[in-house]
Amino acid sequence: MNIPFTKMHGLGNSYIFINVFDFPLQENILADLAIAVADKDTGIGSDGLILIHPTDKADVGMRIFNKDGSEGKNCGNGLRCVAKYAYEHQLVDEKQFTIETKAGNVSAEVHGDRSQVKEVTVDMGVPILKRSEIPMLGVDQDQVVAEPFEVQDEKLEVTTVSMGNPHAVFFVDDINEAPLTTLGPIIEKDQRFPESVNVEFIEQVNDKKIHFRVWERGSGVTQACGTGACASVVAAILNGKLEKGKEITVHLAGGDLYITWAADDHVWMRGKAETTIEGTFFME
Ligand SMILES: N[C@@H](CCC[C@H](N)C(=O)O)C(=O)O
Repeated sequence: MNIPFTKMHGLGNSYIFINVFDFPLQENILADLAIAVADKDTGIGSDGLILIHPTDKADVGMRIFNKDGSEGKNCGNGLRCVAKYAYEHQLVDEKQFTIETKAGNVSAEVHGDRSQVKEVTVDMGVPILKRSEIPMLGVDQDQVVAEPFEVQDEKLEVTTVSMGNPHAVFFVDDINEAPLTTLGPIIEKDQRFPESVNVEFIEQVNDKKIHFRVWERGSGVTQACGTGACASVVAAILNGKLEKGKEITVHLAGGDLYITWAADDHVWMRGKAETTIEGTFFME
């Protein structure tokens, strides 16, 4: 099978995008296809696979598969890329439109013109804070904020936020010392998170900026995570470290994202989306 693809990234968080409007794919090959395209040696190399598909629930639909073939419900960097692709390829008429995800619909606005969208703003919706809806095991609570969390004899504090997908956020004094590759994979699979979890470490720089590193569920270390950046700003506000209603710069390994948790509880994300390769992937 010869599959046309576009490789795009948001701040180095890269995905192989397939336009399912033009090239329908069978459900039973999707997990294997994600693993195959993501492999840097035998495939293309990416953090996963994203399908841009027709839907009657929004202007365009997005499905995201991690590097290990598991399906995520949401992807912030993916949403900005889907918005760029949809507008540049005239899948939508207006600069503002809706995108369906497995976690619900979001609305996006592209900045630029048909020849090149450079930045995208997405209304990422209202974060989910209730413990059972993260989901996290234990006695249910409206919020899990700075809860003692012991792992591998390390005594940490966790704040959990779902942006349609689960995030466990930990504050560190120095981002360069964050236990990303040591504790990241262990926390991801910790039994307290029945659906596994994306793991974020953040260092507060000042009242307008945080440094951020992520170990993503199903993909490991990535350069950036849009939903993770949103979850981290919400977590920092819940911990009284940042103020609601102010735009926060989240400095990720791959660049900056601009996140606001607005007074109406919606989280707004603004940042770049870039196209790097178009080609054909050959799959037996
Ligand atoms: N990189 C993404 C999130 C991708 C899905 C995540 N790994 C999950 O399984 O929930 C982003 O930019 O948000």
